[in-house]
Amino acid sequence: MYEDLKKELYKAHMNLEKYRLVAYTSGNVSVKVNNHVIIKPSGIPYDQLKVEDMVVLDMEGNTVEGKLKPSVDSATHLYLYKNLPDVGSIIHTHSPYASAFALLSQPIPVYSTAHADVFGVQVPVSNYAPVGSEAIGKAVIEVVNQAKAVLLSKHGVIVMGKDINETIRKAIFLEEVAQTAYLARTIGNPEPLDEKEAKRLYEFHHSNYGQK
Ligand SMILES: O=C(CO)[C@@H](O)[C@H](O)COP(=O)(O)O
Repeated sequence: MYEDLKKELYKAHMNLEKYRLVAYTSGNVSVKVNNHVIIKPSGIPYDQLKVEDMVVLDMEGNTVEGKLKPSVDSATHLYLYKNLPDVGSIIHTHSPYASAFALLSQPIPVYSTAHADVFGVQVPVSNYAPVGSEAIGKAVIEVVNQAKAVLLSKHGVIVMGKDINETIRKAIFLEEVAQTAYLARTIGNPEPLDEKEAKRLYEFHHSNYGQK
C-alpha cells in the first residue's frame, strides 16, 4: 500500500537525521492518507530503517500493513489527526535547542523575522504528559495555535503541517529559531517583534516567498 508515500516518509526520516533533529532511534514522522496513517516503526535505528518498514495504521491504531510494531507515539499522532482535520503530517523530535526550551517549559517568543515568517506567533508549551497514550495529544490540543508547533514539557517537540514537505521544513526552522533565541539570550535580553509586524511578515511569506 502507498508505496510512493512510504518512500517520501522514509526520506523525511533521513532528513531528520541529516539536519540533526534526531539521534539513533528518537523521534518519528507520520503522514495521513485517506483513513490511514503511515508511521515509523518503533525503536529501529535510522541507519537500519527501510522504506518497507513503514507501518500503515487505521485511525484506531490497528496495523493494516507492516511487520514491525509502530512508533510508541502512534496514539499521539492519531489523536492529533482526529482533532486537527487540516493536518496531513506530524513530526516528533527531541531537537536539542527547541527541546531545551521544552525542558524549561518556556515558550519561544517571536524574536526574529525568520520565526515570524514560518510560524507567525510564539511556539507554546504543553503541560507534561507521559508517552504511550493519547495524553500527549490532548495536552498539545490545549495549547496549539497558528504555529502548529508545540514544545512538549520535559520532552521535545511536535510539529504539524499539511504534508510531509511542509512539516519537515517547519521542524528544521523550529530548531534554527530555537537556536538563535537561545544564543540571543546568552548575550542579552531580546525583545519580541511587534505583533502586527510579525503578522505582516507571516502573511507576506505565505503568499510571496519562494516560487509563488
Ligand atoms: O520520545 C519518545 C519516547 O519517549 C519517542 O520519540 C522515541 O524517541 C522514539 O520512539 P519510536 O518512534 O522509535 O517508538
